[in-house]
Amino acid sequence: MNLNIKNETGKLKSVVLGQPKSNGPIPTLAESYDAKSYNTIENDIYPKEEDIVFEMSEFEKVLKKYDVEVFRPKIIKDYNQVFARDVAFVIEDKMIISNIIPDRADEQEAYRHIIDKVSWRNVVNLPEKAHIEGGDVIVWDEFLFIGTSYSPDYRNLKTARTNEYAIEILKEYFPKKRIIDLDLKKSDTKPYEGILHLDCTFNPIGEDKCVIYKNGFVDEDDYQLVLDIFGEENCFNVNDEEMFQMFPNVFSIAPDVVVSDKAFTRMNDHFRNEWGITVEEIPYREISKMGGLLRCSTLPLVRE
Ligand SMILES: NC(=[NH2+])NCCC[C@H](N)C(=O)O
Repeated sequence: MNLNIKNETGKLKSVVLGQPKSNGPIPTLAESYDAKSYNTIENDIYPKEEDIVFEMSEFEKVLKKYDVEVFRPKIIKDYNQVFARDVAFVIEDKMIISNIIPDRADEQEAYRHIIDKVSWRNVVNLPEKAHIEGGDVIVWDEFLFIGTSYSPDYRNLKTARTNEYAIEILKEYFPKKRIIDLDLKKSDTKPYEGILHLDCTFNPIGEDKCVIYKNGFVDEDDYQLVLDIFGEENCFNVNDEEMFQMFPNVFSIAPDVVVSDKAFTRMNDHFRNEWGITVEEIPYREISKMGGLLRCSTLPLVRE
């Protein structure tokens, strides 16, 4: 397979969609590794397997409708495999194998049959101390946006998944890209006070637009930089509650087609009426309770 990912919105040809089956028992608070799941467990509203199976099958239907080739990871018994995004990621023709949080490390083996389709020359393994997950990596033509945490508490935070060392290595692999590192607020237990991955606070849409949540960034300058790159009029700002609902984490199938949650009325209307985008609405409320949404559920392999 010839990988090709130059941006977030080019016409999608092939993708990996995560796997909702055999999701395992409800995690304990101590077992949770993101603030949204922590909150869901605490409030006794962790999703049921049948509901997340239904939501992902709705997502798959939309992908098939647009003739996208869909790969799935093999099922690991009692293991959460919904969020394909973080396990590996594609930049241009390279597949970078993430050094994911240890709690999720077993997920990678389930992708072996997919990774094996890529020539070994294009598969990049990183040194052990370079931490990175695909949710923190946003490819946007000459730009590579990377979410990270420069918090002195990095080592103790389960929600800090990408470090400076990994960013330095990506600079060497992609010397022509303008790498923009963005310091994200972190909290392992309070979903309104931290951002798990960059794609929970910022996501490009269409040819030149984006969705963004200002308070996700430690430095207002980082937010301002993104605004300068896209142009203020091209940025759809979401509020605290909308960030919590995961508005930024929608998924583009083409520059003019976005898959979104049907609950995101204010944003979906804006996409349609102001930006002329077709919005494929699906139910995804239950999956949102586990700390990710539509972008997180996918790992794009080829875009036109
Ligand atoms: N790209 C993303 N935002 N992925 C969301 C992953 C959520 C998952 N519960 C985790 O903590 O790893």
